[in-house]
Amino acid sequence: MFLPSFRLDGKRAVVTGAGRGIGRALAVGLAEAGADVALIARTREDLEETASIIHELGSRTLILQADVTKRKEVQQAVAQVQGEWKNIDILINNAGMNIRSKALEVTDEEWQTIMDTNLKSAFMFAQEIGKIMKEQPTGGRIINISSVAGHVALRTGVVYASTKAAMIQMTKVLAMEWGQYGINVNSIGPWYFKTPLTAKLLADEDYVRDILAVTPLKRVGELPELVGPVVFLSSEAGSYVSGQTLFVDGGMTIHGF
Ligand SMILES: NC(=O)C1=CN([C@@H]2O[C@H](COP(=O)(O)OP(=O)(O)OC[C@H]3O[C@@H](n4cnc5c(N)ncnc54)[C@H](OP(=O)(O)O)[C@@H]3O)[C@@H](O)[C@H]2O)C=CC1
Ligand SMILES: C[C@H](O)[C@@H]1OC(=O)[C@H](O)[C@@H]1O
Repeated sequence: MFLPSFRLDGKRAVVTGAGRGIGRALAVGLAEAGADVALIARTREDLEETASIIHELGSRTLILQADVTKRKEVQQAVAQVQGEWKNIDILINNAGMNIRSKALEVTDEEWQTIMDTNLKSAFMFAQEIGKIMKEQPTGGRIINISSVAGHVALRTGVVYASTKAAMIQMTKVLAMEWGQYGINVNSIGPWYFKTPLTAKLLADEDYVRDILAVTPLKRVGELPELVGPVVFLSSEAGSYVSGQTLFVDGGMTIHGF
């Protein structure tokens, strides 16, 4: 038998930024694969909507309204999940945001907000949940949602790109340090997917024409096309992959000329 399982039955996952967009898609997709999912964001109504979709699939959820930039709230959320579920098998560091200022206009506040939301939050969750996974005989899986912006230059902001590049490097170092505990750490690097974060940009025909000009598959991604790679990296099928970044980008990052 050579085909490993892609199922996640009996697994407990934590997804940050699960209230909408990519985080909601990933949370629902993990549940479709059999996982129970703890949902984290600041907007309770969004989380409740994600939870109701997951309940229809027969999976359980925990709703944790938290600001991922605050260590205390990260600790409280993780403690609540551990208290309810004991094991945490999968962490998806998805929460993120962008302020698309040109480099000369970036303010200290913008820098801090983007850095804290995209990078520091992922590290804090990795630390708090890595401590738990380290003690589990089954270790765990950590998946950081980076971006093509962490690998190639984009016009969507230097600070955002810096956070996404840092996530890719953080992935490698955590994979190196925590492999001995059976913890796989990987990243996903999406190109454009239609979400509240990108909806305005993707409504601009000229902008979409520019995107497709550098995208070999000549289209933006559909959210299920991100769920597949994440379920793969979370499941038995991905058990020997660690420290890697999988660009889910329609081929964009190979672009040369
Ligand atoms: N969409 C795209 O094309 C791409 C997206 N990405 C990355 O994917 C991830 C998700 O993006 P996307 O779904 O488009 O974004 P959205 O803005 O649609 O969703 C972001 C999610 O993160 C949550 N979030 C933001 N700030 C905080 C905070 N301080 N504390 C807790 N939760 C927070 C939001 O909930 P709330 O506001 O209620 O807290 C929301 O649930 C991001 O890391 C982004 O960089 C990468 C490449 C492309
Ligand atoms: C592809 C990028 O991650 C994405 O594109 C945007 O406009 C967002 O602000 C992100 O930078």
